[in-house]
Amino acid sequence: MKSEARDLPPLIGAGGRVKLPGSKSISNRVLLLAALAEGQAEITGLLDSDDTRVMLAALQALGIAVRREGETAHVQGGAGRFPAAQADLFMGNAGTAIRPLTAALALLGGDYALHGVPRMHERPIGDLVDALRQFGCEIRYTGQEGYPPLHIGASHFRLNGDVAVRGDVSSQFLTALLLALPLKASDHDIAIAVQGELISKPYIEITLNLLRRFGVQVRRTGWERFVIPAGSGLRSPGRIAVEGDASSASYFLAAGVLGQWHGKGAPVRVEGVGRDSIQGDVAFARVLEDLGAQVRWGDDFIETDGLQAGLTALRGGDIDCLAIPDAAMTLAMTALFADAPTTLTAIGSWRVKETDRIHAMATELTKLGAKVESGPDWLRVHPLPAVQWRSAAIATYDDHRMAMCFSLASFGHADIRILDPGCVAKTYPGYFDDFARIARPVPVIAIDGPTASGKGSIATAVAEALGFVCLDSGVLYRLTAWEALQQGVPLDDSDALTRLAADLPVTFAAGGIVLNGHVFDAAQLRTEAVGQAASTIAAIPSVREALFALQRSFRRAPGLVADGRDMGTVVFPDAPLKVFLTASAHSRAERRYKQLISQGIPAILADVFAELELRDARDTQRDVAALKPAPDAQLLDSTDLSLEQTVEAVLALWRQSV
Ligand SMILES: O=C(O)C1=C[C@@H](OP(=O)(O)O)[C@@H](O)[C@H](O)C1
Ligand SMILES: C=C(OP(=O)(O)O)C(=O)O
Repeated sequence: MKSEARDLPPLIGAGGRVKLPGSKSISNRVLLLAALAEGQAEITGLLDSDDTRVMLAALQALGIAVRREGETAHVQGGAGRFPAAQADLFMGNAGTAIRPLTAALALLGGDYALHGVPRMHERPIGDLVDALRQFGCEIRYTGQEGYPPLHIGASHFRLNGDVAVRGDVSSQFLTALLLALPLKASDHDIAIAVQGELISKPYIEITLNLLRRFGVQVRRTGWERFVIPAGSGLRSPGRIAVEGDASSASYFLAAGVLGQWHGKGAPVRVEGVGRDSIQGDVAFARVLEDLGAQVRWGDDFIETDGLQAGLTALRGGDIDCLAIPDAAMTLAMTALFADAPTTLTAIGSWRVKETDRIHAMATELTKLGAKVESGPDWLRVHPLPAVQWRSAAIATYDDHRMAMCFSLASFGHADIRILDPGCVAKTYPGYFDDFARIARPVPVIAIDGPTASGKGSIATAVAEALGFVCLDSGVLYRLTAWEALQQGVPLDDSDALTRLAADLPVTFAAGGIVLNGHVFDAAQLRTEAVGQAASTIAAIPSVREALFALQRSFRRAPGLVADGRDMGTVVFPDAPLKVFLTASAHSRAERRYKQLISQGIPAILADVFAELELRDARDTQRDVAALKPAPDAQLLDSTDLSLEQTVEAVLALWRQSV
């Protein structure tokens, strides 16, 4: 099921610390090794996400005793066998679960079915199956040849010289063999010959490193030949700690650089990986450094802090990504902010991951307005100038990294909606909460209040004092009404009115309102007819909905003051300051009366008062967007305050809130 879309506020900076969740690659390897080993293991810092859950559930289904308490798991190793000879195993979309488990189950033999989500059934596994068949393993494709689902039968293990495995589609095939073959190496060396150029080599280093901790010393000749020595057996090291996830770190490290774009950045530090990490994706931080980022390395942290002295943008250029296939996706995002095109090469494996990532990246970056070129195994992203950014709803293709990468687009100059953000659960269920903690959104001061409370003049004066953009949201309703009257759209045709509101060709320039490309005389909006029509259409939920995006598009650096009736409650619920401006009905009637008279419009105070009370009742009692203060709004009663005093009071609240 798809999760509800997430609108990201535009950002003026980033800063803070993130404790990274455990590494997916280490978590799943350690779980399997501990399950196959002799002895008990206590694993700390384990990742809790879809990918590790499918691994844990599979091990339990295979009869392994695993007890999990938060980030710690206790595993009672099966000493080279799985108690359950038969199982039906759901592997989700976890490459690090299905590939190594296939190897272990096939070498041990039994009656096992392995399957996953539909995309898993499109991700190749043929090279691994071909290698395992050389050992006499019985593996059958129960769907499409070369892909899961699989059925594993008896093992007729035999050794006949080096076993060959292809290394140029996924390194996980070699990892799978390396993790599982110690089960069969008690009497003889087992040698694996890699065919084709091995990709994603640092993941093999993770595998070899963890095997060492479980007592297996693999010998290798370059990246072509690996030997598991006779007498190898897996023994639990007892306690084993999982590092933070270096691929997950890449989004925050990029944020620590991009956050400086609007001058409001502070360092962003990720905790859980550092200079001694065993994960190849920490090289992402070195690539950022080469591109001009300021990076600091600690034993257990990495920190980025904008650009190196003298630079005004990241550099572009060609980047070979063979060693960092996952973090490379993050470079496609930082490339939007570079000073020259960035070409990512050696990323052919992107085509067979959670989605065709080259296609997905190119498609979604293009939605933002970027120029992107791509080939079978490369992607070129051109810098995106501020004025060319387009707001977009980003599709995520059930790919956690697409969702996490595009959160960085909120450093751009557009409104970003992430569709199905829940797909981050594959490796980082809490991602958007952590991202929100380091993100510094463009600030909004929301000023809501009843009619004639003076919110318009106060918002304008506050915006001027702070140098912020100002949005009078009421004008948008009146403009929609004015257009409807001009075009003769009936006021009860909510579909037509909604379309009109959604496509309202309006911009606000320094000189005032620009409608259909022409400066608009705001006096035309103050007529009785427009006022009545605006009140009618403002009660139509779909019209209000259609104007949301337009209202939100005013949120631009360095900040926004928005006045209206639902600014704090509906349109900008995350505004750091919400003011609900009131004044007694008498004083508001008096102000409105004086305003009318000064504009030469004849008026009677008693009538103005009566009309205002009626309007208050309508506004507070209506079903749609009833006027009410947000629970976290500051109430400001301006009955006894002058305009200047009220403005000063709002500014004082603002100073307290930042
Ligand atoms: O072994 C691993 O833990 C992984 C290897 C890489 O896959 P490929 O070898 O298929 O590139 C990487 O993309 C994946 O996220 C995790
Ligand atoms: C390719 C990835 O996952 P998997 O482990 O399923 O291959 C990834 O996490 O980017």
